Amino acid sequence: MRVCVVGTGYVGLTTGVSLAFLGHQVTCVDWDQNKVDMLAGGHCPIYEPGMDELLAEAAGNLTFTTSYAEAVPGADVVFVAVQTPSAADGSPDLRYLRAAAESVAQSLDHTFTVVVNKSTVPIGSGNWVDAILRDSFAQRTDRPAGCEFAVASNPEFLREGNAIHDTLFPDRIVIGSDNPRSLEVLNQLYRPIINQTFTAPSFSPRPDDIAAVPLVSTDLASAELIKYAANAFLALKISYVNEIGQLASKVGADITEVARGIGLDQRIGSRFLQPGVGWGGSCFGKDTAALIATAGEYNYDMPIVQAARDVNQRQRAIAVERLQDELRILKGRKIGLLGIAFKPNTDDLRDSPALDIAQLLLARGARVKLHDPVAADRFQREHPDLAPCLSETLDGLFDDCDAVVLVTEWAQYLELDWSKFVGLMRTPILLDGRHVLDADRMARLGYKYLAIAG
Ligand SMILES: NC(=O)c1ccc[n+]([C@@H]2O[C@H](COP(=O)([O-])OP(=O)(O)OC[C@H]3O[C@@H](n4cnc5c(N)ncnc54)[C@H](O)[C@@H]3O)[C@@H](O)[C@H]2O)c1
Ligand SMILES: O=c1ccn([C@@H]2O[C@H](COP(=O)(O)OP(=O)(O)O[C@H]3O[C@H](CO)[C@@H](O)[C@H](O)[C@H]3O)[C@@H](O)[C@H]2O)c(=O)[nH]1
Repeated sequence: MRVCVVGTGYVGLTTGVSLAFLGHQVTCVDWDQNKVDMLAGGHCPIYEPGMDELLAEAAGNLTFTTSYAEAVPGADVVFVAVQTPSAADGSPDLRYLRAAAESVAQSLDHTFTVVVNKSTVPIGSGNWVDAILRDSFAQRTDRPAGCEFAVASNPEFLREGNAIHDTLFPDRIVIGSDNPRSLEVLNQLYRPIINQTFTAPSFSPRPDDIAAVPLVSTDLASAELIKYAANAFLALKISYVNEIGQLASKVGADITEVARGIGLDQRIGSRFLQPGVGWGGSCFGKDTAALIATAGEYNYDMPIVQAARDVNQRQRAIAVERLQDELRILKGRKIGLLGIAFKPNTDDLRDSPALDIAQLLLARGARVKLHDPVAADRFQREHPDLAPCLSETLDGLFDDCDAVVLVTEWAQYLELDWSKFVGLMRTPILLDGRHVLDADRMARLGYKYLAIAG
């Protein structure tokens, strides 16, 4: 099939490259000339493991452009994968989606095109995009005869750092439309994934991947709500383990044992029960806020989702409290933060706990140093206010430090020669913000090991 993808960020790029790899003819359009130039030259503008290899494998079916007139005509499917960041009141800012829909409408010319919202968009956005498309199309003086289109929703569930795996081997595919023909087109498009009929030399299924991927084919509003409901559930699962973790500290229980003990109940499941400084990233914060904002439009409260957000924010403050309890005075102390990205294997800094923790420490008069193996350049570009706190080297971070906090569990940090750095510190306090280090080993190496929870 012929596919156009609007937006070459984490989602759009992964979608475009994966569909091209599966044999579809894909054109990706982005209004950012720099990104398009990089991608056209075979270089990936984001850090996403495996993306360079898949870009190379899919190159024959894939083009990049800034021109909708090159990308949209003839497409059977147009995916819209632009950003939908939070506005000040928590509701999603849909200006990028509106701009994309207006531009798509200017170039539609096919007998039947499905315009698919892949961005995470509030319930009702399908209808809204449909109205924008129809209005913009109606204003064209060059309207092609026989051109038809319909809107569908196809929410994306990929995790950054695992984007390609999650796209080729998803737990499910959700498509929603009030137009049956659109659902049929998307069903066809995704056949190779649903039936797992492709071979990908660079990517193999993992033991718990499923051989036939379930397809949830539903109405527009349900598909849109599935996305928010899934993210809110994952966010509250993490906040729940973090809330129990604080109680574990008080009663003298071990949260790692508690999480294992509850996760083995198959009704609960062991994933997303890793305690620590909590969730960050571009999705959980934004999407829980959007869900609450949508509910507000119906005069409905969502106290569970709100509590998940509050607990998550509190975890960041708890990291600082743990340091203050130990050091007594934070003013003038040098604190090193290991990891700036919101999780390992990505360079994404959006809503990263490290940024909040750094700001909280600075506000209490501490001197802060941050290190990241991948996101350092991006950190300097996107956070010039904090840029002087960057430490290019681990020696520079540990040197004369009063405490170090593991904020992001990069493999490089887990495999660190910790014995080498302990001697550089003024006081060897190590706060494990992700509950991933071996407490006994760290104590043997001379660290005073602290965890976020008991
Ligand atoms: N990042 C994730 O892990 C993830 C996962 C699932 C869903 N989502 C959702 O997918 C959407 C995209 O997220 P992302 O992280 O890929 O965003 P992103 O910011 O990485 O990428 C968006 C891209 O769209 C381009 N763009 C914006 N408006 C445009 C327009 N009118 N015309 C052409 N290009 C335009 C931008 O230049 C940018 O390259 C969001 O709604 C997000 O909530 C993200
Ligand atoms: O047990 C856990 C699991 C995760 N996290 C943190 O939670 C955040 C989110 O992690 P993850 O879900 O792996 O990353 P994202 O790339 O943000 O992916 C989420 O958000 C995407 C955007 O909507 C969805 O597509 C994915 O399904 C959903 O997992 C990160 O800060 C993690 O450190 C924990 O603290 N404990």
